[in-house]
Amino acid sequence: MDQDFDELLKQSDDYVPYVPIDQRRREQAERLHKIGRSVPRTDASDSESDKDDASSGPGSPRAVRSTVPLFDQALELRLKQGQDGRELSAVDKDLEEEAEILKTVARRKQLASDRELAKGIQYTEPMTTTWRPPAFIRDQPPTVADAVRQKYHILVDGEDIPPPIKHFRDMKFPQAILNYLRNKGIQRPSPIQIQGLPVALSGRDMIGIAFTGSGKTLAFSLPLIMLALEEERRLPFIRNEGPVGLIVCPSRELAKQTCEGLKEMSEHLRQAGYPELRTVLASGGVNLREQLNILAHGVHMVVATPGRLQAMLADGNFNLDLCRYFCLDEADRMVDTGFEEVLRNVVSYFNHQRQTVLFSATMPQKIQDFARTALVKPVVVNVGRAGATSLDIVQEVEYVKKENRIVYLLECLQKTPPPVLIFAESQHDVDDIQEYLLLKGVEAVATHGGKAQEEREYAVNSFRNYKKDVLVATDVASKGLDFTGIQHVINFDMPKEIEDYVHRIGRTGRSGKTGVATTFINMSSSEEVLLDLKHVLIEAKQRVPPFLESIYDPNERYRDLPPGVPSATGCSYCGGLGHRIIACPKLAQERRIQDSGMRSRMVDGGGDRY
Ligand SMILES: Nc1ncnc2c1ncn2[C@@H]1O[C@H](COP(=O)(O)OP(=O)(O)OP(=O)(O)O)[C@@H](O)[C@H]1O
Repeated sequence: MDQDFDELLKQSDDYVPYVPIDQRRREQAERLHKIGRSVPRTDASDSESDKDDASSGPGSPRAVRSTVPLFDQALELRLKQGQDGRELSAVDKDLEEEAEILKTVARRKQLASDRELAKGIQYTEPMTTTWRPPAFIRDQPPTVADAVRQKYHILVDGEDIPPPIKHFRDMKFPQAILNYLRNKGIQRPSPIQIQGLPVALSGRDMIGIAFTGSGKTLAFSLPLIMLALEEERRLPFIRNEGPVGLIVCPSRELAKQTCEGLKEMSEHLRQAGYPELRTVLASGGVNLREQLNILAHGVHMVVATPGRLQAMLADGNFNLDLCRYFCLDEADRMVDTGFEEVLRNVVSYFNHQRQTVLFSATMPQKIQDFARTALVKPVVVNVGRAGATSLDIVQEVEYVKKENRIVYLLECLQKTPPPVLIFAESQHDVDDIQEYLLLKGVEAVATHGGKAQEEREYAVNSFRNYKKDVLVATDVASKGLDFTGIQHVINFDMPKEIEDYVHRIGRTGRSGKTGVATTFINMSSSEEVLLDLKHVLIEAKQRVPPFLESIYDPNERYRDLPPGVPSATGCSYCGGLGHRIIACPKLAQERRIQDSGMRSRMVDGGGDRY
């Protein structure tokens, strides 16, 4: 399948004249101008330049600059000299320009409660819990903690970071929880759990970043179970009280999976004589009456998707008066799909401080900026680069012409035994692929946001229980869903953003097992995302096919920057390795979504619903 990129380009029926990347960048930069235009000015230098601009005549360059603050600043940066009088190098200027763009975008989005902002409430000290690391660990010199982190490739950032703990029993979980873990075949904590659990159990706000399939769910579920247990034992929850903790997930399927994990743990505790802990699933497609019934008895934990959560809070089905633990799983995905506004609204239902934890495999700087106002002295726990793929996945990328893909799928399915997961961008393609596979006698099911809830559940459950060999899905199934033993993930198309690629292929190669991922690319994939892909493959020491190798990388000059420079590794906005923020497809896409008003439609339940 490997051929030279130029040759393939000429052969392709979808051939369109080549537009040089510099020209495309310029066009993209123009689109980004528009984003800058809608950003309110806040700082003094902005108002100064307003004054200057007012004195310029219409049509002069200064008049143009007055309506385009972002690039006005960027232009000035380009022209100005360094503060010490030295001429800034081209790379220095670009970095300053990028920092300005990022700052401007970050100002637009912050996870902050309007009520708290309005009242000027700012929490300065982290929450505390009664949990403490065992004395023998507390007494160890910091060099021991550093050595553990080094051994497990754990990077941390923040103040007074709790020490990593290498065994579940030293984390003081009840025996019933240790038994639950053992029954699941979980013997020792994974790196994100070694450091993430002590941080979250201590009550600290946290940002947890680790590979797909590395056990993040337990890292935020176990601390919630412990908190709920403690609160229930202190004072039992009665009618309409609770929850004490809230987990928000980007999809119904993921919310259900997380909720079931919490329920299983609660059941183990109950059977061992601990009090009952109740969990409600507040997501679309769930029987509301049943959930209201549980809520009426008092509830300890709620797992929710953003839309349904907002509606239930607005309807007063429950409140967050007692809620002390707020977790955003796959936080960046929720922001990407337009739920910032909903999340901001949810935060405004808290009327006191809470512990906030964010987890994902991809956590670009923009999400950390989004959450910063809501976090108090957060600890960042990072296992591997955010956005890097799991090293347990063999990644294969093949050039397949658009019209040949569906037939080639059959051949590709022979690579491994089932279960196999196939991803496609559009609901229409998902339906076509399923139909074709069924015709060919393959036991395939399909799920996407356009299907009825029962169909979605049937597809996911029958695939999970090995009754069906192949699941065909849109990205709705790519985030966080944990299917055991997936052998092969096939990307029928390359997603528009590299983060989606990371999440999609991350359905295989989970919890230490290996897997294969095959991705079809063709001329309809953008050059930016192909460059991102190329660098992801290089980073994971995978084979780079010649047609990817041959794509010119205009960002080569940044690669020699010292490791400490944040943008040395690519786009400071989305984390992609193959482009800079100025050419970020995600930023451009967000602009398009804003323009088309798609966000409101998604929140209302349209599109690939969550
Ligand atoms: N310490 C552990 N040892 C072995 N297996 C584990 C451990 N922790 C979790 N697992 C198992 O690993 C699988 C993947 O875990 P999980 O779904 O939490 O991954 P994740 O990091 O959240 O992935 P994603 O980024 O895709 O959401 C699950 O089946 C889980 O039961």
